[in-house]
Amino acid sequence: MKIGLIGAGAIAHFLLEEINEKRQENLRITSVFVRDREKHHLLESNYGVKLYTEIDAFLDSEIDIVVEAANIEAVHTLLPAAIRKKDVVLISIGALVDEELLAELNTLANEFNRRLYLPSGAIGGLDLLQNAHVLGTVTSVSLTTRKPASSLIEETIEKEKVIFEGSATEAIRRYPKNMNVSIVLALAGIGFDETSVTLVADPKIDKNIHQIEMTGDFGEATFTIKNNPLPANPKTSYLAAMSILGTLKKIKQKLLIG
Ligand SMILES: NC(=O)C1=CN([C@@H]2O[C@H](COP(=O)(O)OP(=O)(O)OC[C@H]3O[C@@H](n4cnc5c(N)ncnc54)[C@H](OP(=O)(O)O)[C@@H]3O)[C@@H](O)[C@H]2O)C=CC1
Ligand SMILES: O=C([O-])CC(=O)C(=O)O
Repeated sequence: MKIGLIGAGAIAHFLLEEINEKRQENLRITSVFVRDREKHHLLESNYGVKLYTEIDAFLDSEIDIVVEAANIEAVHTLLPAAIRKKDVVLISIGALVDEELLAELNTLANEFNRRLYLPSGAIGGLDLLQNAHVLGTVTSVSLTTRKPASSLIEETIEKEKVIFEGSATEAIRRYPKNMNVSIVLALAGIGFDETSVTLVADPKIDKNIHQIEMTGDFGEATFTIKNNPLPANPKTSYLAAMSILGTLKKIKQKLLIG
């Protein structure tokens, strides 16, 4: 499968290293869409990719699938064009809190017979949540995220501090680079306004910790994920990058688990 990558940051570098440098069977990144060719020109010689700054040329290049690893704004501006032409894996899932955009992408995916893949990112338990909510009987979902204080706030603090409490809708609006997980959780479960989020800045941790609690007719479930950060961008967890690779590998699998 030939992959076109949007973005050239921490997650993109992880994918270029794992797929093009270390090799993954049947996967190859061939095209990379960037907004600044000069800044990223070394990618061409380092990873054997071709850089694009024009979205149509990128989408018309010889790729089978697009992987977005940029930001929420890029999803707004680029994804409607992308989904018309290719299947898309999207990691800046926070963009989908915009219900108009979500509906537009859904309509286009149907019209052009494309798929939109949303990896589980830095969390897990989405399979359980979707099954538990298949009859609409999950009654509460909450997420408590703790990140190193230095990756969330400017001030120096001695003790942990709750910096946000509210809905997933508000969480992604206030913390667009840190709360994508709340939106995938809301999409898998009971919705943006009903999914409760607490964000804690903790000066004593070096991991991105997500604790998820759900209740419903199925019973109760609790998940805690203690993520190592990606060194190139400590706001981003290593697992988030790995989840894209996991999604890409599953696309061609005949045995599907979960
Ligand atoms: N769903 C989840 O669980 C998670 C999602 N994420 C999200 O994944 C995304 C990528 O994360 P990460 O790699 O750590 O971020 P980085 O900040 O390291 O990299 C972002 C990259 O996107 C590029 N970019 C931004 N806008 C555009 C655009 N319009 N066109 C092309 N490229 C663009 C930037 O370009 P330039 O180099 O020119 O600045 C940069 O190279 C983020 O939105 C992040 O919030 C992260 C963790 C978990
Ligand atoms: O990587 C993480 O731990 C979570 C994150 O940044 C996000 O969801 O935006």
